[in-house]
Amino acid sequence: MAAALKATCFLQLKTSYDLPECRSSLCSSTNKSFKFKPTMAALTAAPTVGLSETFSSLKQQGKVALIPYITAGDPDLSTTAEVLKVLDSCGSDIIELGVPYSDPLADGPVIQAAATRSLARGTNFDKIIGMLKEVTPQLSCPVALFSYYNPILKRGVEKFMTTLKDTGVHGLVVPDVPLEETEMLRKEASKKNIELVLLTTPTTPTARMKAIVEASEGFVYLVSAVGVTGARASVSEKVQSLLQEIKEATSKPVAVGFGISKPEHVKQVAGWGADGVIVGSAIVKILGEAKSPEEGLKELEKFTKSLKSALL
Ligand SMILES: O=P(O)(O)OC[C@@H](O)[C@@H](O)c1c[nH]c2ccccc12
Repeated sequence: MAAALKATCFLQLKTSYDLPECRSSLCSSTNKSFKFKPTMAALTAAPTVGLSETFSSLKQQGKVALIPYITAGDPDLSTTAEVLKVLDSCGSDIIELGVPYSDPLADGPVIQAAATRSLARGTNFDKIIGMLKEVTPQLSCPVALFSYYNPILKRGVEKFMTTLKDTGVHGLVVPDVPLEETEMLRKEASKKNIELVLLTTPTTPTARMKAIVEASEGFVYLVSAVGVTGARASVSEKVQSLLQEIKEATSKPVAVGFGISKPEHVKQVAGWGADGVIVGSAIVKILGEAKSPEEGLKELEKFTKSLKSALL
């Protein structure tokens, strides 16, 4: 098992100069973890594929996507850069990277606090993009940026999408965009090959759910519980029937999020037929409570491996 896990956790950087595959395990099967500093050549990893392609390749392997969420800039942007690499090398299939926002209505206390800390440190969209330009070429999994709607409108939708494209971001999740405005957003996003992921909830009327899954790209985000984000003691059994209902309405992959915070939750939701499992608050909490960035990275490595092994 450890060997399988180690294999899963290898960060394989394909170079473009016929160098032998550069393998590093930031997520070693031992407890020690070390910072791998690839050579510049090794940094030119093969370009990552998008969200849909990621899901179809996982489906062919009979695998379920592990999708962590983190808040950019918490505790700081250089640690976020390391966190992205650790999550990637520990087997994450897509990473949701949240842009901290002053009014995160859909977020529970853990992610709200992370956004507050990050903003207090001076994190802003341009700094996040600067960090991502360095890091995305080193990742083997795609990044989906997570932003509330207002900052996108303020920057200008077309400019925002162009920036994402130039930064190597593949997906976008905007939890508070009204369905009526997604058409324009999706049009601008698809011009730049950015997949716009839409969310459906346990209280979304069937007709509206069908419109959402029809419009969603990359995958459909099924919010597992009413209310805001945050770890829950258990995942509602209702998710099983919700998944069935959505899968009758679309062949698109469906990933479940909200409240999932333990390997047993991950196993349960995957067993119900989810194509992906999203874990946010539990990860953000680990990073927020760590006494140092190094400690946070070590705890994150252990936790991510435990989630990944629940999917193997
Ligand atoms: O934190 P949780 O309960 O694990 O849920 C995932 C969630 O954090 C992430 O997908 C997310 C962060 N902010 C959001 C706002 C709305 C919907 C989803 C989100």
